[in-house]
Amino acid sequence: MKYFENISDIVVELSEESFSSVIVWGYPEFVSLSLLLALCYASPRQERRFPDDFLFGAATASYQIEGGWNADGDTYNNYARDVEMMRELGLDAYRFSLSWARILPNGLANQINEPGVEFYNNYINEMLKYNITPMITLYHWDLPQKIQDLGGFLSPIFPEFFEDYARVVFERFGDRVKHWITFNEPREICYEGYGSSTKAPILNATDVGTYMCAKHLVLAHARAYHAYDKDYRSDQGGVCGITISVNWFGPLTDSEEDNFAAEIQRQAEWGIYAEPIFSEEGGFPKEFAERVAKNSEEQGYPRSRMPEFSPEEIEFVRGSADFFGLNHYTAFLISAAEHKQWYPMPSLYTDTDVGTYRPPEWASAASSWLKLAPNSIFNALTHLRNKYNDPVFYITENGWSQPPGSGLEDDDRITYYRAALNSVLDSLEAGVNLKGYMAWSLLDNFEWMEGYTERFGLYEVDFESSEKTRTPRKSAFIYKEIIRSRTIDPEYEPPTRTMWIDEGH
Ligand SMILES: C[C@H]1O[C@@H](Oc2ccc([N+](=O)[O-])cc2)[C@H](O)[C@@H](O)[C@H]1O
Repeated sequence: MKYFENISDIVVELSEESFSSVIVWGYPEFVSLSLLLALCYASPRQERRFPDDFLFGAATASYQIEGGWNADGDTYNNYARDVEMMRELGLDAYRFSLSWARILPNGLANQINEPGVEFYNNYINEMLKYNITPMITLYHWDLPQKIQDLGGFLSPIFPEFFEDYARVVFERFGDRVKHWITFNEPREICYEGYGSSTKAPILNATDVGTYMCAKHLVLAHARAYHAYDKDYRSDQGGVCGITISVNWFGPLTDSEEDNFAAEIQRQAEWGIYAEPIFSEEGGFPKEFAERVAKNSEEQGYPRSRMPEFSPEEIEFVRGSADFFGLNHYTAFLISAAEHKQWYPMPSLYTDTDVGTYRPPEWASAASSWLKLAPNSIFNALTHLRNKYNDPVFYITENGWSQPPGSGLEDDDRITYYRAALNSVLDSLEAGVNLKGYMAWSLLDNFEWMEGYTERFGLYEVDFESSEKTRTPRKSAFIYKEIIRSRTIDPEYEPPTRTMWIDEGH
């Protein structure tokens, strides 16, 4: 038995749990309230639902799934089966990337590879035939060799090359494709490619490489965005954004020092890409830029290792996105003094100079960096919403890895997806303008430096078989049911492991 002094307390209690009896003392509303309570008690607790127009999808990237690098080769030969899998799952949307070099073999827009264009046309048309919304990433880490030879992301001319490529793509596919993402994960392109040497082009320039790349990448994004806005949007009616990897970085303790350390880490990890585009002021994030400038001076550099944007560049980049795409996987707790690691000096992480920590109770995936952190999607999204004035968001990647040979009973992955999607529901209930969620990944694929040793697929791929056979894991059945019902039933068990295509898809 529970006693309440205020009616508002009862409303709060009602929204939080169903309960068997309430007694209100001294209120004339007692009779109507009793009726309301009887109704609530008679019906089961209101389920939390995803909106009907929320886009549920899955994501992949060209280099990780296509094969056929020298052909006119894998998904390249199997795209109809991949679309069939999207239909089996009942996906609303599918995020995939284009191979720049398959469309422009030497990277420049003077020579178009028509069979490559035709492949993507067929792929897009097959999705549209079944009402699956294509969401296309222009660049997901596969740079044409010639563009790299010309300096890659360190060249100030890079933004022009990227705009030329983007125009070809808008021209050829924009009549049917309405969701464009310029770049996948600037941090991984710039820090891992030009800082830590853990991704192509493995260029060791730890002191300045990341920051130079960041500036050129952001300018290239803005050029593509403005090209779309000015010359294609009125006819094609689509939207253009960017996908930034946003893990959550919260303070290890409530101290002012740890809170400031977490803010510096957020600015270094994703602020240097998000702030120029989404903030009101534009340019690189102030506190981190000041820190890099101070460190540079102390290290004897004649100017800051982080370049500046001119006032014209700031204006050009500011506001250049219709939505904020975020790839979200995990979280880290940040300390001003504890848990510090060694990094080459000078580099982005000697500039942040913070410690990172994850409690041992956070479950671990096959990927060393991936742990299940509580409610990290909610933390990241509500923070970004407040910081950047309520933009439209899409979660463009989120998923869990297992080692090869783990089989089809992927209960860890199911736990991860249910936790993530509950955090999505928390975010929606808090009013975050989140329009969709793309699971990473539709199928097992080539995981960059880790090759085939980490498996992220809702579908298992038998890489030994000549057909590269795809088989749905248990998580595929769970995801299918979430999409169908628009709810998360923590008890749901698929009655069979036979995949089927629902009528109308
Ligand atoms: C598994 C997918 O990972 C994406 O990239 C990263 C890289 C680093 C982190 N991190 O938290 O440190 C998260 C995701 C990538 O976009 C995709 O292609 C997959 O490889």
